[in-house]
Amino acid sequence: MSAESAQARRAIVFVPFPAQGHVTPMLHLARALADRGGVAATLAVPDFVHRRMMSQDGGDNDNAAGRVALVPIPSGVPDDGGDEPPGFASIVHAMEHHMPAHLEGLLLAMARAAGRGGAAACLVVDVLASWAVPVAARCGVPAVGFWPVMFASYRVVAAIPELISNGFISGTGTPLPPSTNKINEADSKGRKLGDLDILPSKLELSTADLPWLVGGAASRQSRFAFWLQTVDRAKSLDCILVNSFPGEGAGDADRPYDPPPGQRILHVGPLFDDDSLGRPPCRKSTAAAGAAMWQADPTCMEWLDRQSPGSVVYVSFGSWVAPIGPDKIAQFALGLEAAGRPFLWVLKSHPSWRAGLPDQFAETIAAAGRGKIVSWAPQEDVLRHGAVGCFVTHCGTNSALEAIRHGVRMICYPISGDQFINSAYIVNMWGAGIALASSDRDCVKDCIESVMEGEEGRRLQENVARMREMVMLGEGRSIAKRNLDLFLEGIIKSDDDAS
Ligand SMILES: O=c1ccn([C@@H]2O[C@H](COP(=O)(O)OP(=O)(O)O[C@H]3O[C@H](CO)[C@@H](O)[C@H](O)[C@H]3O)[C@@H](O)[C@H]2O)c(=O)[nH]1
Repeated sequence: MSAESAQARRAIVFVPFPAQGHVTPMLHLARALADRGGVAATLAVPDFVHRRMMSQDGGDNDNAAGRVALVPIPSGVPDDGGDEPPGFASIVHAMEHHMPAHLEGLLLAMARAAGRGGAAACLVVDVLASWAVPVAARCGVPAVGFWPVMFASYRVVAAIPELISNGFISGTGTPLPPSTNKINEADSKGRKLGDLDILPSKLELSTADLPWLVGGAASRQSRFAFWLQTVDRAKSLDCILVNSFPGEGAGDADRPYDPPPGQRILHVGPLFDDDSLGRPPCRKSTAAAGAAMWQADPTCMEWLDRQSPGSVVYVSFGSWVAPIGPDKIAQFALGLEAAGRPFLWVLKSHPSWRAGLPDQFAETIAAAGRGKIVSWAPQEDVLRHGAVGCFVTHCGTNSALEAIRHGVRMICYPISGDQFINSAYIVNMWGAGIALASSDRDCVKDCIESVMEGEEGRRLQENVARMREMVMLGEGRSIAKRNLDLFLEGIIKSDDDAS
């Protein structure tokens, strides 16, 4: 049997964490593998994600996932399909208590169909959806991890035991003050992670930037417990595919990572919906390529067409952060207006997001042709448009990588989770953006001015171009391609061994 026809029998099921920033890269991975080796790829998503994806694509399953079958897993999570996605707590509850039996049902049904070539050869599990790892074990299906964000974040959560034993955090994840009396400026923000040699000290990250420090004490503790469980389950994985590139641009400053014995870390990113991994481009624009959970405003592109090259400030805080509050929104609005440049601002239409906007702000700036506020934009199309001059971003991984892909310099305003780590890479390691120290009107205005004009702006533009070259065109691509091949070869071998 030829390698091609042998590969055609391999069914791989992909299980993402149910949030936009996770479903998108997992779908890109599924497509990359489906197109490469004739793999039969199935994306198993909770029912509420399935409904959202289908409703953005006219209900055509083939179109929705584009060469990847999309299967709904009952979740029991109520969802009105509106601006606000279901919250973290209800998602975690569904993942631990509701979805496992249904995924097990799917895998067993596939095994029963094995005679027709349907048994799953592998389950690719988002490491944050680690609930699926024991399901795979129960069904006798090999599980492989997928880490959708910067590997640096993985290193931080994998180092939780080290952070505890060195007195950086308590047993419940709370940052601890230094044991000496030498309180310096960095210590007042938290202890420096660089001191533990977890990440390069050039990043200037501290314990205040740890990814589970989201919301109040109860939320922080439950997120920390979630991470502990995640890290524990990840230990059993033989292989983790990482949606990032080796070294993450840290060069010599990057300390090599020692995985647990027997575990392989394969960098396969950044994954995009294009042909840069040797596959045909999706027939639709990326905005409609099937992963979106919200309808993109169709008027963004024609508005951009009317703007001068490089003049527009694009602002978006992604899909998975809480409203930043009326005071900050008010200041942002004033700062954007004061900067005197056209801006396109993605701001969910839910009142909790827009509270704080000055009266008639959206209408006034639109009428004057100075700006546009939409609740969801076709972001990749926006970033590749020549009118965009900079991106004010919350530093979600996908947004950061998309900005690099399209060569757009950034103004970094991290809000929660891994975004502080991403921001540190963008600003301190890659020099592809600057940090917005606060949302105050003058700070926003000054930052936009320094990025859009003068020496600083030119420096950022050059650095983004250098990163783009390295990540999108250089050695990073060939490593990603090679690692995808290695991964597929491993699946084929273990499937052959098992049969
Ligand atoms: O108007 C918009 C806004 C966003 N996007 C897309 O939505 C995705 C957003 O992803 P990301 O930038 O990663 O932000 P979040 O959705 O907020 O992502 C969550 O998940 C990411 C992956 O785990 C983390 O890095 C982030 O911190 C976390 O907030 C990107 O592909 C964008 O292109 C649109 O298409 N239109």
